[in-house]
Amino acid sequence: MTAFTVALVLVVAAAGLLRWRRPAWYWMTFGVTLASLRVLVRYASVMDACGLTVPPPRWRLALARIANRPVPDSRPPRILRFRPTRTGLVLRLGLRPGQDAFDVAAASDRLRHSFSMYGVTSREVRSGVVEVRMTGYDVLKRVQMPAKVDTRPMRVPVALREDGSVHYRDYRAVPHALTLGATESGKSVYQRNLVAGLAPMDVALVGIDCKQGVELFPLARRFSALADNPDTAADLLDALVSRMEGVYQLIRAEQRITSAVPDAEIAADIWDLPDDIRPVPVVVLVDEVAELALFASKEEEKRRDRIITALVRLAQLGRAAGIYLEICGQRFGSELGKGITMLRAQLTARTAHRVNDETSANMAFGDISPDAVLAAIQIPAETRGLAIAGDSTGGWHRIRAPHTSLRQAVNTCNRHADRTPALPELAPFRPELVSSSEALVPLSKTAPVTA
Ligand SMILES: Nc1ncnc2c1ncn2[C@@H]1O[C@H](COP(=O)(O)OP(=O)(O)OP(=O)(O)O)[C@@H](O)[C@H]1O
Repeated sequence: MTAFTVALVLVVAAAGLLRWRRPAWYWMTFGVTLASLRVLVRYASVMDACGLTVPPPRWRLALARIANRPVPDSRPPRILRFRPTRTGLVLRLGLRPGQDAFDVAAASDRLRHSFSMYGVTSREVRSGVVEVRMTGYDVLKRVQMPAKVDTRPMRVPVALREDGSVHYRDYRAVPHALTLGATESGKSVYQRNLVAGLAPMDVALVGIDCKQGVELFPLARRFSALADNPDTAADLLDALVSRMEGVYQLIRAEQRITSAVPDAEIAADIWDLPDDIRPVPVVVLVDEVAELALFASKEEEKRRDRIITALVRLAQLGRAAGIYLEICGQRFGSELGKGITMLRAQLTARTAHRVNDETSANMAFGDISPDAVLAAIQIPAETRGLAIAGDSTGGWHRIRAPHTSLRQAVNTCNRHADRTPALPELAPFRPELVSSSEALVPLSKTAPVTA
């Protein structure tokens, strides 16, 4: 190593020590080593200062008294695991008798200051064990997904959480989702990430894009069915309900065979069926859902009722048939008419981008977590794409999807176009692909698209 390299290394390390700037590159080069040392050296004293120690047991005090030794120190939680990561540190702590996970959660802000970290969060792993995640810099400022993510069928790594972990959209664990946000808050980018994540998987994508198709039609090569207006959407949703009924018949037929065999698994959903007969799962993406629920005439009101009834049926029964809903909109409350709150109750995964008022935040989290409502209102307007993701357990996280441009999403969809399954029930809605010279044809029921 030359003298120049040594000098450069020392200057950069000193810059970090003096806290001039601590961006991602600094963290990955020096920050992680310095922070690890800092946490290990200061651990006992910081835990004591943050009120996370317990007095020594009586037998140790008695022993010290008998042996005429100094009184033993209070004990911090045991470090069970210490893991430096790409964005910070992860500690597994074994709690001492009398401590609980809430104590650590309540002290997280004090720990953050004491260890000079950007963020500290904690969660209970199991009884007596707490995981503390520390981040060295603002990981949501410029989102970089880790190169290695835990890939499983129907589980999409869609965003990064503020604690540096990956936020997955797991369709098998949480089948249906609602994504809300004001205009220009980042809903479409989030949805684009979902489509790009689903594209390489064995899944059929169905899109209803009431913004005249501007968001989803460019991705048409990877979509098995698309609708760009409420009339087509109503027919498409009816076709999906028929498909769902067909899949239920298939599951029942399979149950008749296996129920006679004493120890065999009995199919309860498509994932219990043998691979060769399992129908392909379907993800239905609806952009700007309010457009489907608005009406101006009697005719449109009938169409609206048909659409909402089909959506409610899919939300209630679709999971076992492998049909998952991903609904996106600016607002989604009772003001949109009957059936909406019933539908919302079935959409377990909730994501709220920046909203303009508390009522909109309440539409996402009012029925599950008041803290999440507050966090959603506090999202700054300038940080587009920042969102609060929660579920019906009341747990929530601050997340941000990587900035995927429409071009990048189109390229991903085109690359995986050969994976687009042809679903016979949805054949009339399959987008027609035409060359760019023929593209200026008005959008119709089977709209031509280009990408
Ligand atoms: N995760 C992100 N990271 C960085 N920038 C983002 C992110 N998400 C959105 N943006 C920026 O915000 C702009 C608006 O995003 P997007 O089009 O997704 O908003 P929207 O909520 O769908 O708006 P509308 O409802 O008006 O269509 C994008 O052009 C992009 O530049």
